[in-house]
Amino acid sequence: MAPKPAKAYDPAEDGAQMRFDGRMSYGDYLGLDKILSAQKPLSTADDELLFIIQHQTSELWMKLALHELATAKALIAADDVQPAFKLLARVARIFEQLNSAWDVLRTMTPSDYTTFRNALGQSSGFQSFQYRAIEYMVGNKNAAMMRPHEHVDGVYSWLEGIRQDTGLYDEAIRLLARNGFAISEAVLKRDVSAPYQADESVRLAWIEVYRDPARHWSLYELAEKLVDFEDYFRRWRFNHVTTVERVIGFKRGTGGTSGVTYLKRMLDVVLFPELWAMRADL
Ligand code: HEM
Ligand SMILES: N[C@@H](CC(=O)c1ccccc1NC=O)C(=O)O
Repeated sequence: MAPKPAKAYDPAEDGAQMRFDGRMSYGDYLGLDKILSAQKPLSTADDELLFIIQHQTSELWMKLALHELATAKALIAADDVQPAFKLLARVARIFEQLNSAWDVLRTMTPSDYTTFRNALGQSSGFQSFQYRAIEYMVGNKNAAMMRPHEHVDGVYSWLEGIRQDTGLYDEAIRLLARNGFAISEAVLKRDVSAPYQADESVRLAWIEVYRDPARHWSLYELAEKLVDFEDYFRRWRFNHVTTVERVIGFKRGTGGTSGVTYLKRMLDVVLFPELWAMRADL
């Protein structure tokens, strides 16, 4: 005689909630109806869904990075550095996550991409306002990058507010000054909406910190968190330009820039110049 089929496991017998009429469910809490209906491919190309989801997930992680960076900056300004370290470590890990995500996109070949690239029109990552907000918040200030956002009122004023505010590095330098380091007035009173210029007094302060970590442990830890962040951010830029070269070569970008040539130029950006320069003096 054939054995009786085993009874399928029913999680309800373990007390699992199976009915959600009138109560908040997983999908309600996470707004999945909105998130999962926001993928609208413009072509029939198989790879367009990958392209859309790759960008949408990146934007979600960038949203979290901005949230944590803003809090970290405020904590440093309030001399509450320990909780800021935790957040800066998290932001570096977010970038590590974004860096790994390139491996998924890299499975898209030039042949795949050309099947839907035309559908993208003139849209481009160059117009990512969250990406620009991260750049501004960590100190890469460039007013010219505001222009693609002029046509969106709410976004423009939000981004302009971040551009006009102190960057993460400005706050670190002010912290050095509050801890008794002789930081030049020119740096402390600088126009924070302008690109940061490396300064000798800041370099000397970091040298002092690194020569005696035990005495300046919090500042030393902050410096290493900043370098760690910039390290991961550089890797993101490098992964991006390499993927772009692999997929479109030296074609002009849909956003109108020279493409790979423009992106390679961005690899030269240094966010925390003295923190890199002073390593040669230790
Ligand atoms: C096959 C995939 C991709 C290609 C071919 C590509 C291509 C490009 C190109 C050519 C530019 C220069 C601006 C332009 O003229 O369009 C650019 C900029 C940009 N892309 Fe991508 N991209 C890709 C994937 C991504 C992904 C996954 C993201 C993640 C959000 C992203 C975010 C950005 C950002 C933020 C910029 C502005 C960079 C800056 O101004 O420094 N891109 N991309
Ligand atoms: N700039 C890309 C297009 C592109 O990658 C893109 C287009 C729309 C939305 C996001 C994009 N990703 C990053 O730039 C290109 O020139 O092919």
